[in-house]
Amino acid sequence: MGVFDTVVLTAQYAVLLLIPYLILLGGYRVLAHPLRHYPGPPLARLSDVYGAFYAWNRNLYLRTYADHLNYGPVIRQGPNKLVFNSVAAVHDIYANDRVSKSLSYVAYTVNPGKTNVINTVNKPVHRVKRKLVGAVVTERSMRTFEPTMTEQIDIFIKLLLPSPQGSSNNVVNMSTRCRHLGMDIAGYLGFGYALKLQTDNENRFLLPGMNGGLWRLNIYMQYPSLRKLGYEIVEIALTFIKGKGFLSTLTKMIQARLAQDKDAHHDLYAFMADALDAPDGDKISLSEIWTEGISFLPAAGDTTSATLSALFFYLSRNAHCRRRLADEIRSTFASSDEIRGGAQLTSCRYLRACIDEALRMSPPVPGTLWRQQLPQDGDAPWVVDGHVIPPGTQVGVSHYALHHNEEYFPDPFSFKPERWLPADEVSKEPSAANRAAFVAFSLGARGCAGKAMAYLEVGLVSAKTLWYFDFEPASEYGALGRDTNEMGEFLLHDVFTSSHDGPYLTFTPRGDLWKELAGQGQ
Ligand code: HEM
Repeated sequence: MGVFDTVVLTAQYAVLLLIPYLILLGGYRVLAHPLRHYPGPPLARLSDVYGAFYAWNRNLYLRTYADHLNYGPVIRQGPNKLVFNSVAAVHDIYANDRVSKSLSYVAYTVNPGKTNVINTVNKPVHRVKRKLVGAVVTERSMRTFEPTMTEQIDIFIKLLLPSPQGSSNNVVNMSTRCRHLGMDIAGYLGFGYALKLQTDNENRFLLPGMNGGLWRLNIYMQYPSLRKLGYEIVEIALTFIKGKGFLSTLTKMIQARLAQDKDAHHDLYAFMADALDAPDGDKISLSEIWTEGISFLPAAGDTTSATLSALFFYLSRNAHCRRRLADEIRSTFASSDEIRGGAQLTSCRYLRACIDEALRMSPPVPGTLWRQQLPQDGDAPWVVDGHVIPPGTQVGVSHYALHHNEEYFPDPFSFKPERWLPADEVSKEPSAANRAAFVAFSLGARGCAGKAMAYLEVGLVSAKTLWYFDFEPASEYGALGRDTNEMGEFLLHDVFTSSHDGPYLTFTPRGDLWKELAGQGQ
């Protein structure tokens, strides 16, 4: 028998064995599995292909919202996956020391041998990484970094000035502008590196590259077995050879930084460099700094730009909110120079309410963050909102679905910043029920490390924009443009974080204030 015949025969036997195996496995998952009584889409009960398919389509979060409407507050969204839609579940899952990130995060790594602060499952290893990365985004560190951030924001504002020629060139795609700004700031904070996406074409290729990588990793996260196909190795090798990928740019950034003194910049590298020579236990390697950079740039750049784009979208569609916010900014500050981090900015309560409402409707991390009880978490039963979770089950709450749960947020598809303001003058805080159901930054030991930075950046950009400009939707894109989902919200494409397009806006300078901008260099 020739080689070809042997291969064909082996394949035939493999298929013959595979078919009964799949039938048995499917039968077990539907009829005998511990989660068999939970409702959910039929395909999801059989296979993680369900989650992978919608992750491929970048709309898994919208599917999860629809699944809750169809099947109720607790759904089986994979053979071993449950999604909850309640505040009680948020508490039991994310504010719980006896739970870990699920093993699906292992698939959320460029190189499974090297993990970073976001995808590390092991708790002691995570604590070391969180201490290092967390140090660069504390409020104190932000005060030192703020002048660099402000320089980039001033460039952003100046670029909004309409060109003297008029014409449709003056229609601004805010997603593009906000992503350039977000990544420029992240480049400086990560590695003191001037990516210059706002003003220069040279490095802009890295945005689609980064987005494609996040999309692929998100699919693997829903269906880790897909990763075993090893397709990404070929792609990573090709981008390195072409020298134009996100990863090769990251390498260039780190090499440039290594050539400088450790304290040349106030950046992530400066905080991590000491750990290169630290005693065992706290010591890290250079490749770990590289691995940290892979997640740091999108974590810091992509999320803030999604928030800003969504905020501009909702303000452009809600003229009364835009006017009220403009009044607040223009009456709080006496000049643009006064717009900086601190008590005055924090006193802008309507600004904070608008930001939180944009984050509620369009959370930049819109999907379900999977958690799991691992052997090292102990063997006491894990109870989530009254349900005892069988070992091996991945559990989570979908940010988007919870933020649109009418029990917590009545009229969830309407932009209502007022829901974040105190109900009366005596109470200074918005309703506790709203706060408890607000999970845009997640919570607990694995909650967002960069929350203070996010509010500072988004607050400064929106306040400065409204200081200098009035804006409205560009008429040719209509009130419901290509940036809108079927519920009339800003459309996010879920890649774990999110990609987006629009809103398309036109800007009118306020009085003569723009002359200050025209005088500034870039
Ligand atoms: C509005 C903007 C932002 C949102 C909505 C957001 C949201 C989140 C969420 C939901 C997580 C949890 C991810 C998970 O459990 O897998 C997270 C983690 C994280 N975020 Fe943010 N983020 C934002 C901005 C930032 C910024 C500006 C930074 C700055 C570097 C940052 C750094 C991180 C880090 C380091 C983690 C990992 C925390 C850990 O596991 O210890 N984020 N973020």
